[in-house]
Amino acid sequence: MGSVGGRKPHAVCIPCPAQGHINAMLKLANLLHFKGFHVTFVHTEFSYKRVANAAAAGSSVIGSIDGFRYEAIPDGLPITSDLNSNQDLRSLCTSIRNGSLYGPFRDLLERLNEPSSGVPPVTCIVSDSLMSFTAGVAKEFEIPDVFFCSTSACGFMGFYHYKELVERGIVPLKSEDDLVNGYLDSTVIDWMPGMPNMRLRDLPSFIRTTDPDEVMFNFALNEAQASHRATAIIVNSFDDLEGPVLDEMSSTFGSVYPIGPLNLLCSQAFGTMPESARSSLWKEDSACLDWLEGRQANSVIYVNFGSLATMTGQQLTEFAWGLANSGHDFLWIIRPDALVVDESAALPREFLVETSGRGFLASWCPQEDVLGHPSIGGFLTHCGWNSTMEAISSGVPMICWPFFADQQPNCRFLCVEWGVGMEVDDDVKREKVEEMVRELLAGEKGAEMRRKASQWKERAIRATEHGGKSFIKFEEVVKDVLSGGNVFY
Ligand SMILES: O=c1ccn([C@@H]2O[C@H](COP(=O)(O)OP(=O)(O)O[C@H]3O[C@H](CO)[C@@H](O)[C@H](O)[C@H]3O)[C@@H](O)[C@H]2O)c(=O)[nH]1
Repeated sequence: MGSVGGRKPHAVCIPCPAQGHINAMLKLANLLHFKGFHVTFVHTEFSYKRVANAAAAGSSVIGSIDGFRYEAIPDGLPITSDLNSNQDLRSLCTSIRNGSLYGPFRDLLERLNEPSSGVPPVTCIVSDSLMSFTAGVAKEFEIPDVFFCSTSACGFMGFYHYKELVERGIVPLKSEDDLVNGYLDSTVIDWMPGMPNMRLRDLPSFIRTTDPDEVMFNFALNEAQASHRATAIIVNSFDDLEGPVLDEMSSTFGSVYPIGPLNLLCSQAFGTMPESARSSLWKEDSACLDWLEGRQANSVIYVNFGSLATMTGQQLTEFAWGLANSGHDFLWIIRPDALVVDESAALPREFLVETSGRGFLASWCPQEDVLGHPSIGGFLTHCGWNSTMEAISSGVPMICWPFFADQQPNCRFLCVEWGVGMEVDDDVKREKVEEMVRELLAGEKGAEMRRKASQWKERAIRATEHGGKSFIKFEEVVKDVLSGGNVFY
């Protein structure tokens, strides 16, 4: 790779400090490094501390690689935060909206640009689309700021349409009753291009409020609109999967580059996923991979609700007995902190006895390896976008229990548009879980979903291999935008 005036281009990558956002941005940063960029990867102090702890336990890498450095800036969060409660998430969003990160981020760029810093001057910013304040910093330094959308295109456009939903008087909801009286199901939105027949319940969940000042609702509304400030937008999705929504994104924002699935683009570029692209906030338990070795192909249901979803003890119990009664083997990841939000959280002893030998419980796992294991026949998921992309990349069909944010539209598209998902009600019942697990692993519908899932896997591979649409889009965004127009290609 060449250089600008004898110096490497220098990308500063800043994710939103949450697991799902850090993972995807780290893959993108590794790809840019692979392309010859000097990379500075910016954590907030909160996430840096956690990644460093997990790295000490062998679950992440944060050491120094030539031309790839980590930095941390203050995030304004109380030191006790663990970002696993909705309260912490609200504090973080408030802190971002208040501009607390602007000064520290600008100071960092100034420091990096000093001749004594030992690194090339910063030539571009790649920022999470939820960190739009970076556009102001980019303007000060007169460099491009490419936003990275770590959600689906349908999730992103769902947030973008919040503004019009407000203008049309559809949200905020008129009354709390609308949350339970069927209003969310019966209200169909037919004017969102590329997103046919969405019910209100399929839109990103922050509309489920009567309060026009609700923090997450306003944060999502404002950040989505602020994406107009981006020089270009990179999306972790691919054209075959979300073509019509991506077209709409392009006509709304101009330069949009779908380069997903990033996990595949990354592993194809490097031959395998490099250690430097792994970043867990929790310690991974790899023993589950050994356990999977002893199982038959497509025989295990994998259960994982990601890094932020929470549930009540009752919901946990319903899932537990649904899994137990299905009679199938399962690998269930129960996050140690705050997966369960009330006191009655412990799994019943009878459940543990009943499922002994056919259930494996762990607190965090190497998910991409798990999903790629031939024993996994299905995935009970919260529909976080990384999990969705990773499952599609491995051809694994899903049972969907969307929790919040973009997970609702992801679920809708998985179940209705892509044919690889079936949805569990919010009000989860053990009989339904049992029925769905049986159907997915042993029924006709499950077989049909598995067939479709393997077609999506093929398309995802084609998109990211040499000459594929996502591969080409990545080359284009590097050349035309991030390197300032052919400067060093
Ligand atoms: O035991 C585990 C569980 C998860 N993961 C990884 O953690 C990430 C989880 O990301 P995701 O599936 O997207 O879920 P969240 O952590 O909930 O992600 C947040 O960020 C996503 C990207 O913006 C959004 O789509 C979600 O709604 C939002 O909750 C994935 O890469 C997983 O491979 C592991 O490695 N081990």
